[in-house]
Amino acid sequence: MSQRPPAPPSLQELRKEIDAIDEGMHRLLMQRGDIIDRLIQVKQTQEVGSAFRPAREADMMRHLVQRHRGILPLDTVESIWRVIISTFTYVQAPFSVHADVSVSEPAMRDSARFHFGFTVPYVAHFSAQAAVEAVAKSKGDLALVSATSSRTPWWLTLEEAGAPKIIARLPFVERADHPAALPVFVVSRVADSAMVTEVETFSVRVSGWNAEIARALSPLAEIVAVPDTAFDGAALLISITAASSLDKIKAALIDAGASVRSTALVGSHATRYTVPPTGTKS
Ligand SMILES: C=C(O[C@@H]1C=C(C(=O)O)C=C[C@H]1O)C(=O)O
Repeated sequence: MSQRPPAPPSLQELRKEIDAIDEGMHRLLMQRGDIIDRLIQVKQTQEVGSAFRPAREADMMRHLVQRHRGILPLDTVESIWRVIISTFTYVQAPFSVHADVSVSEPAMRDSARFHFGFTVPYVAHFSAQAAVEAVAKSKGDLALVSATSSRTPWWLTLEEAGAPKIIARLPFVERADHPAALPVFVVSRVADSAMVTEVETFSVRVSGWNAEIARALSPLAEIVAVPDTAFDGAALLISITAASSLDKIKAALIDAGASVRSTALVGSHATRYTVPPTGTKS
């Protein structure tokens, strides 16, 4: 005779298991916090601008996505870890997030809260310039500005040595229906060794800029352009991947009929990492 299947666990037993897991997770988080004092000393957090380490964070977010499985939505896992990482960065060296809300206040606020949580102070500004200026005056604050459009060439102030730079592009993990999908550049001062240089961002001033030239350049690089009425040109913010180079972009600009007046590196960030809807990574 076959044995009777074991009785399913009671609700009480399952809740006990959940309580044990919650306690374990809480204890692990507290243990994670215990490392911070030692980390501050080793990293010399207080000596550079921000404790934010864009290369390390982009890497951690990619590993999280690659490891993830099961019924908990990726959006949830990503947002939990963003809050954990940002809050631990904050407790190493407090900072504020200065967001340019001129693009879309709700979308910008969602991005700030999703990526930096609620413990890190959020300060709204009505222009990218104002957000970047607030960061320039601070030691380690962060600015969030649109990565795809602008009314002003806010990146010109990043050209100076010692000025803050573009250090990341959010979201770290792109996908259709991302809950905080707004493409955003993070601007801050961080240690040179913490920068990730897969995509370099250049401030390029050109004369002779027009829609045709913009079209000719668009397959080669991502460009934010602001017309510069002073000399019939434009201030460009150009993101260049390893597949291309500033020389190639300059040659293409000249071929298309523009002349390049100046170029300056204004930051860099990790390669855009996309998770297609099927769940396979690219
Ligand atoms: C802990 C560090 O500092 C920050 C916080 C991190 C975290 O909590 O995991 C990761 C990267 C940094 O932005 C670190 O540099 O490793």
